[in-house]
Amino acid sequence: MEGAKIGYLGPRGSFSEEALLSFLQRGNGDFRGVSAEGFATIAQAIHACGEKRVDWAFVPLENSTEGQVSMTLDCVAEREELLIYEEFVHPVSQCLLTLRPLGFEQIRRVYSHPQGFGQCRDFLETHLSQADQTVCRSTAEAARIVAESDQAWAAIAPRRAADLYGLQCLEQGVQDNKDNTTRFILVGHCLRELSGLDKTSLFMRIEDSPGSLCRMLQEFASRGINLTKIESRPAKGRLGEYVFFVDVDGYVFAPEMQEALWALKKNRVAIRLLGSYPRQMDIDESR
Ligand SMILES: O=C(O)C(=O)C[C@]1(C(=O)O)C=C[C@@H](O)C=C1
Repeated sequence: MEGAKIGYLGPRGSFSEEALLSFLQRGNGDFRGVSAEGFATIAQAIHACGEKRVDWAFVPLENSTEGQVSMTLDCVAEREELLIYEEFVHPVSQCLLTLRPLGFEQIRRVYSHPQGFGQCRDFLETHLSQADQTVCRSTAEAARIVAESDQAWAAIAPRRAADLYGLQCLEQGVQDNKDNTTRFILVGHCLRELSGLDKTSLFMRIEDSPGSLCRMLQEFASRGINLTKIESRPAKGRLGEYVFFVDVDGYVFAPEMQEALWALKKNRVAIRLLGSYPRQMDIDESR
């Protein structure tokens, strides 16, 4: 992978960068010698990968408190040439950062990414209900804005952003759920080979008819294939039409998986493979 480039949501100091550095350090020998490029939005990072301006995109997919990152789901589904190659679960500790020491009651405005606000909802309601909230494209952008002003403003962002932008950390771990974690995915242009402990991610569009979702799930259940996630998103057509993001245990070319996928296709379910890759939980347990 020498010379390969990975796109992520920047600028430097974002959770995406923190998670990417940790992913690269964890002995993913495959990725030795790669460089990273920060993009202003998740969509830009994914489209840059689709257009081969970077080789990979490392993007957040879901958070244990706030749920799905819809920009990632939508863009990955849209770019048919991209496949998920790996997943990475990263702990997320949100911090309240300011330029100079302030009491909570002095803070007039808080900047963060929508995920940052969502993950700290109770903390903000309890301690900073007087402050306005301004949404930014990343928590690191929020930290940068606060660092460039002498107003009584704060950012909800990673500790690393305080060090990079010269901010004080008024309080660490301000997220409502102490076990707050975000699942990131690395997307690229190739299908991962079988590891033996795999999961498969699928994007599906089913008919709007009684029992169609139930029949779709039954094709997996009847073959002993474990469903680990199902997420719906609007189909972006008429109100009430949905598409589904489904994760199941097993590799895409396993015989029972192929049988299930053929049965679904016969039943007019439109399916796109989003990737087949090692399950991180199993990798962690086997270390
Ligand atoms: O804003 C950032 O720092 C990001 O990297 C984005 C993001 C996300 O979209 O989920 C990543 C991890 C955390 O859950 C909070 C924000």
